[in-house]
Amino acid sequence: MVSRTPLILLACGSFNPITNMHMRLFELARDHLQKTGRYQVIEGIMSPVNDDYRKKGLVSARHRIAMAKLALETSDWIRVDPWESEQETWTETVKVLRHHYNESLRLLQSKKEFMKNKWPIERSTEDPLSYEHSVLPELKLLCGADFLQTFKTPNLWKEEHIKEIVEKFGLVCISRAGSDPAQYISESDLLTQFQHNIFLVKEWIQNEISATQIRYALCRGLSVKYLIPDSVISYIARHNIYTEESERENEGHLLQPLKLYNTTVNPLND
Ligand SMILES: Nc1ncnc2c1ncn2[C@@H]1O[C@H](COP(=O)(O)OP(=O)(O)OP(=O)(O)O)[C@@H](O)[C@H]1O
Ligand SMILES: NC(=O)c1ccc[n+]([C@@H]2O[C@H](COP(=O)(O)O)[C@@H](O)[C@H]2O)c1
Ligand SMILES: [Zn+2]
Repeated sequence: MVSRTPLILLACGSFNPITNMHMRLFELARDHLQKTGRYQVIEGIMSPVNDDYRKKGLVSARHRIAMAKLALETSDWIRVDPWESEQETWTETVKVLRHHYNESLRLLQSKKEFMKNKWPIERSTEDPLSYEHSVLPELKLLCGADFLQTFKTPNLWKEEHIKEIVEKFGLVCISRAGSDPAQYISESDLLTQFQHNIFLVKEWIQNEISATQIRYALCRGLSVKYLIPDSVISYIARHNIYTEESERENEGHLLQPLKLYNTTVNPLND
């Protein structure tokens, strides 16, 4: 039997606030990848963006992380990771991928050490307890089709970063109304070159929840029940998070990548 490659899915975004659809992205992606017979999805990681990203209406990462943690309490395979939000400044997505990939290798190594110490006798490669010859995990970026579309926005992404994402890691892209990822890929030489590493997943039930629409509804006092988890609704009410004032956060500011890449001297290396 051919062994499946362990796969970790990483979703980067604002999650302002987390919605049921953000969690559905992971479920849809896992079903799709497992069905290929090539992968064993072992973990899902949600990485809320740093406050320094400067998106309009972005509330503090402290709240966005707390809400995501509450929402994911019922998942046994998806977790929130605060690393990106705890950095001094906004981190380019490829660097977030590199960080989590290195972390997964470190974890695998320490598991190997642990097994070696516990069972020092030589184990055969067939042995499920043998970590010695275990397959290296892969890490793929999970996103919605609108995210893929942002690759063509001038000064938002570095070409070499897009290349590293699709060549080294891979993308899992969930359909979203208003975006046509297949056409978008066919229009890009780079994405076409690496399309074997881009998995397009069709959502089988239309679920057009948008975090922006959730925030607008909350500001207008409308119900968002059954669109985001009850625990998140209670958290938002308790901390009075989304208000007309919070919507004005970062108003008039340029998104951090646009600001950084727009200068003639690029302050970010790699
Ligand atoms: N309804 C949806 N269908 C497919 N992908 C989605 C959907 N909602 C969010 N995503 C994806 O989730 C990731 C995080 O998105 P984000 O935090 O921007 O949420 P959002 O609902 O798009 O919020 P906003 O409306 O503020 O842009 C992105 O990759 C985005 O494409
Ligand atoms: N150059 C880059 O690495 C780059 C550019 C724009 C957005 N992003 C990321 O994409 C995500 C976009 O999130 P939103 O869809 O909520 O704006 C964020 O995680 C952000 O950090 C990365
Ligand atoms: Zn979005």
